Amino acid sequence: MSLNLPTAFITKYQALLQTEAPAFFASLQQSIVKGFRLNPLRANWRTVQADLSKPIAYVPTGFYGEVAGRSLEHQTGYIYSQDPSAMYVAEAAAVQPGDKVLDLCAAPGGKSTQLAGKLAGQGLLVANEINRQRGKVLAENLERIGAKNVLLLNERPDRLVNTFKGFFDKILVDAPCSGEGMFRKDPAAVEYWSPDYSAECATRQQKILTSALQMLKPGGELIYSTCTFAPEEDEQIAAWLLEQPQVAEILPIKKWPGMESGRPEWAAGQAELRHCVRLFPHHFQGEGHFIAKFKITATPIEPTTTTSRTKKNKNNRSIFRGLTATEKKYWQTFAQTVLAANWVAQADLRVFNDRLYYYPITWPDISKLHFLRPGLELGTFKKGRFEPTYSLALALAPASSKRVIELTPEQWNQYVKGLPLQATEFNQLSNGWYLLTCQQKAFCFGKLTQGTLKNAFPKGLRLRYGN
Ligand SMILES: C[S@@+](CC[C@H](N)C(=O)[O-])C[C@H]1O[C@@H](n2cnc3c(N)ncnc32)[C@H](O)[C@@H]1O
Repeated sequence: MSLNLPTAFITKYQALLQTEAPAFFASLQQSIVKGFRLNPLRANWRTVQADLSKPIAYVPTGFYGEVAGRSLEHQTGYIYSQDPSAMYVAEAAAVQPGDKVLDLCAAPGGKSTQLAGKLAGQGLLVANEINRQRGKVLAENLERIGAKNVLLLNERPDRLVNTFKGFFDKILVDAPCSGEGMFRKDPAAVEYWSPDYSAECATRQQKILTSALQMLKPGGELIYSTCTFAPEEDEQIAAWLLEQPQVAEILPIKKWPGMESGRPEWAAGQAELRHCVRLFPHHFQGEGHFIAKFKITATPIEPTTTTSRTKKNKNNRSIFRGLTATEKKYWQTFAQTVLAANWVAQADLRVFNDRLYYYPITWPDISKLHFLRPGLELGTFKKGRFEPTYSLALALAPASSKRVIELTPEQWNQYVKGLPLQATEFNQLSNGWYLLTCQQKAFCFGKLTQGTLKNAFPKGLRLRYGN
C-alpha cells in the first residue's frame, strides 16, 4: 500500500508533530488493523464461529480480527465489523441501561449498534442520520442486532430541537469531519482533503453541536468524536464547547495503553483539554480518532440562537393510531400462537400505514419528523391476517417463541437465497408462522403450508448472505 499524501498535509503535520512526524507518516503507509464486536443483546452472544483469542482490552465485547460478512452470525446480528479505535467512542460514553440517548450523526451505525447493546433493551436510543441513503444502511444494521428500543430518524439536527428539547441524558455527536484518520482505510478520502477543508468542517460541527446542546437534560453529557487528526476539528472545537454557557466542564476519559491526551497547545492552551483522547496510528492499534466528553450545566440555560420551526411532515400526514378491534384480534391470535409470553404490552402498540409498531407511550411524539423506523416494526395487517416482519424475528430470542423450527446450515443457506423448503419433519407440524432458527440463532419467520416452508426472507437481502 502506498498513500500519496498532499504536500500541505505533510507540512502541516511535520510542524505539529515535529520529532514524531516520521513515525506518524510511516504508520499511514501500513495496513489497517481490523476488529469486530459481539452483540450483548443476544443471550448466547459468545457462541459464534469466530476467533475470539484476541480480545480488545478496553471493549468487553470487542476483538481484533476479521469476520465473514455473508455468515449466519453476521445476518443475525451476533457480529459487527468495526475499527478498534471507533469502538472506544461508545465505551467512553458510559451509557447505562435506562438512559435516553441520541446518536445524532449515526450512519452506518457502528456506534449506534454498540450504544443499543449498552442500553440492554432499557431506555431509548434515537439514531438520527441526515442522509436518507446512508440512513437505510443504518436501519439494516440496527435491525440485525434486534434492539427493541430504537427510533430511527432522518433529520437535520436543528429540526430535532423542538421535539427533544432538554430530553436526553447523553448525546453522541460523531461528527462529519475531514476524515484524515480514515486515509489508510479509505484512500479516496485523501482526494477530498484540502488545506481549507478542516475550517469548513469545523463550521458545520459547531452548528450540529449547537443543536445537540439544546437537546440535553440539565446535567446531561455530550460525547464529541471525529476521525480526523486536525486540531481545528478536535481540540479547537472542544475549546469552543467549553466557552458555551450550557457546558459546565470537560470530563476526563480513561486512557488505556497507546491512547494519548488532547493537546492544549493545539488550541488556546486550556489545560483541561488533556482530558480528551487522541488515537494516533503510530501509537495505537486502530485508525485515527479524537474523543471528548462534556458535562452540561445543572440549571437549564436558554440558547441565544434560534431553532428552526418544525413544520408538519407532509410524508407522515397520517400519524400513529391505536389498533382497531379487528387488528387487535389478528395481532392477539398471532401473539398467542407464536409468541411464548406477553412480549409487549397492548398499550405500547401503534399502527402507522397498516404496519404495527412497538412504540411505548412514554416515547416522545415524532409525528412532525422524518423517520425511517418509528419504533420496532412487528408486522403488517393484510386483508384478514397479520404477517410478522423480519425485524420482529431478529428481535426475538428462540425462547420467546412457542413455534420454532431449527434449520440446518444448508437449509439456512437455501432460505436466505429466497428458496422455499420442504422436509419430511415439516409434515407433522400444523400450518402457520414459525420462528426459524439455525444454530439456535433466530434469523427470520417462515410460513408453513401443507409441509412447505414458504420463503419470507426480505427480497432486498437475498443475495447478501450464504454461499
Ligand atoms: C463520521 S459519520 C458517522 C459514523 C457513525 N457514527 C458510525 O459509527 O457508524 C458522520 C455522519 O454525519 C452525517 N452528516 C453529514 N452532514 C451532517 C450534518 N450537517 N448534520 C448532521 N449529520 C451530518 C453524515 O451523513 C455521516 O453519516
